[in-house]
Amino acid sequence: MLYLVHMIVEIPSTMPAEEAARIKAEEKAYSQRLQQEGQWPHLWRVVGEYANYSVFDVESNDALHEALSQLPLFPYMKITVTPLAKHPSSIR
Ligand SMILES: O=C(O)C[C@H]1C=CC(=O)O1
Repeated sequence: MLYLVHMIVEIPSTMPAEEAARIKAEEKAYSQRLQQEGQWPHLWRVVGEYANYSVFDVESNDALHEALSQLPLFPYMKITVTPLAKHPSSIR
């Protein structure tokens, strides 16, 4: 199943820079693992924002929740999920 996911990152300004850098490095490694596994086929930055639009390809709502809730930045994100269905006019 495909899902469009909008993530907005809001790291508290009170978080020490070293902790923020550590969490971002963990996030990068985790996201690249899911990309390599094919669960996260698209990751796009929103221009001018600390936010992204992503497409996840996972087997169920539960699998998506599992993947998202393990993001190291999850406690500092606002996430919106849109399930995607095949468009009848799509040629792919
Ligand atoms: O930077 C972001 O948009 C948040 C998050 C998503 C992947 C990653 O490495 O960080």
